[in-house]
Amino acid sequence: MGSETIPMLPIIDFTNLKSEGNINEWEAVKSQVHKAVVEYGCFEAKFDKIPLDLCKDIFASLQELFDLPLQTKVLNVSKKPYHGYVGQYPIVPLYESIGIDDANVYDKVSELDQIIRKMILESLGVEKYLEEHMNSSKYLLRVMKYKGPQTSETKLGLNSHTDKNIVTILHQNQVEGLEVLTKDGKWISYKPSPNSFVAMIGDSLHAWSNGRLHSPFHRVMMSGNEARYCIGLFSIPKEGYIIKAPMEMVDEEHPQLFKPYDHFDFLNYYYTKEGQADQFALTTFCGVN
Ligand SMILES: O=C(O)CCC(=O)C(=O)O
Ligand SMILES: [Fe+2]
Repeated sequence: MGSETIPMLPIIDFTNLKSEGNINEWEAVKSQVHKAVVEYGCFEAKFDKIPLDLCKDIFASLQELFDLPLQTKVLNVSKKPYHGYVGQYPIVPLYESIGIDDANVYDKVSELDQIIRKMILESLGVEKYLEEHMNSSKYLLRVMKYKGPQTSETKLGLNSHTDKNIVTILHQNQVEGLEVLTKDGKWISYKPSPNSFVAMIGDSLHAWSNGRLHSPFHRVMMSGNEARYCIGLFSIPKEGYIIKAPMEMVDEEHPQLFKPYDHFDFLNYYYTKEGQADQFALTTFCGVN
């Protein structure tokens, strides 16, 4: 019997990154980020700038929010898909989420998003596009609840998908459930801790990097009685911005994978019946063949 190692997400420590003044630390963390987003498209970030008491308060308020009557929660509507209340889906009955558009997001979480994206662009050698990249994006904050299935079986909390946005940062309570698929087809279970965040590459950064960065499939599997609460900060391309891999990302070894596209046009396809059933929706929508 061989001792199979349990696959784990890379863990990257951002807590010693006091300022960019410390070049060595910045470079060291940057190279770990690069390796992680190329290999896994995802990593666990240790980040201690958010006081633990605040997190506790936030999760307590989330519980109150989701405890509101359904007819109150559905009042949070939005014309954009996935920006309002989402829930009561027969295939994922444990799942509910509420989107908060243009959220006045907690500065420290968006700071983490910006550090990660700056490191990514630098490590790809395309930092000259940093301003354009940052200015062409906005944030969506989405809060999620997954009920415990209350049985001994494990149940699907959220079906396997890739994120469609730029970078997703997730923070959750102590209840496990998130799983990320490796390139060689193994599911990694994420073990949460109070000062850990999950950072994940979405399809639009996969496309912008011309496939150099991986956008991983992930899902939520629930067991037990306790509810899982999760907060996601999604950086998203602005409407009207055309996502196109810079010329530095395209060469003989890396032929262009996707035609230039608008993220919201893509979402219009993704949220059709065909799009929802399509594991490789971006390739179908704008892949170069
Ligand atoms: O609840 C989670 O940890 C994952 C949520 C997720 O994948 C999503 O909202 O796109
Ligand atoms: Fe996701």
